[in-house]
Amino acid sequence: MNNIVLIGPMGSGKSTVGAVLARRLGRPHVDTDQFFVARHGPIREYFAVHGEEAFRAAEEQLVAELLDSPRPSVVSLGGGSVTSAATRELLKTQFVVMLDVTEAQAKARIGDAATRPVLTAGTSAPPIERWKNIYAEREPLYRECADLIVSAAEATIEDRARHIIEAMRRER
Ligand SMILES: Nc1ncnc2c1ncn2[C@@H]1O[C@H](COP(=O)(O)OP(=O)(O)OP(=O)(O)O)[C@@H](O)[C@H]1O
Ligand SMILES: O=C(O)C1=C[C@@H](O)[C@@H](O)[C@H](O)C1
Ligand SMILES: [Mg+2]
Repeated sequence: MNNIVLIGPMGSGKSTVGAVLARRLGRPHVDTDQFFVARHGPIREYFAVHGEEAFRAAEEQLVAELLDSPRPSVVSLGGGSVTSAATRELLKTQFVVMLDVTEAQAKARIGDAATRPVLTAGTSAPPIERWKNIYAEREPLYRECADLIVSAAEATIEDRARHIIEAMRRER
């Protein structure tokens, strides 16, 4: 059995829904951003010192290692992981779930975006402005990779986890 991999924009709930889903399924939860921080230190500092390109290369390497897990897990990917062609190729062998989110939901959830340097570096504009542009760029990639898309209307974290479990059971 493959991993369940959660993708989607910043603030869509990959980390929170992933934790609930893993608990319900009795699977390990792997959050690639957390592993990144454990290995390389805070993402904001990594961006400041090494730049985004180096971050993407390190992220791609880490994601490949984590998807190759010995136990089927729930894996929450960083929001930008799908920009890697190598990662998109690996996702073809996984059960991939896109969590969608409206602009208003994202705005409420990202707050001041303190840990999300892609939203704040080099701009004084509100983080949601960058979020909108990034989402527009990446939406086709999220959709292309997804086996299941959970719409923004599945409002609560529990609803979203339940929806994913039901869809997975139908697929089997
Ligand atoms: N369905 C939901 N309803 C209400 N709040 C939510 C929901 N999903 C997530 N949240 C809240 O939104 C915030 C962002 O969620 P989360 O960190 O899980 O997003 P993410 O997709 O992992 O983002 P990132 O790509 O930046 O890691 C958290 O504070 C979380 O509790
Ligand atoms: O969408 C992005 O580009 C990012 C999302 C986060 O999950 C982190 O992986 C990092 O802050 C970059
Ligand atoms: Mg997250």
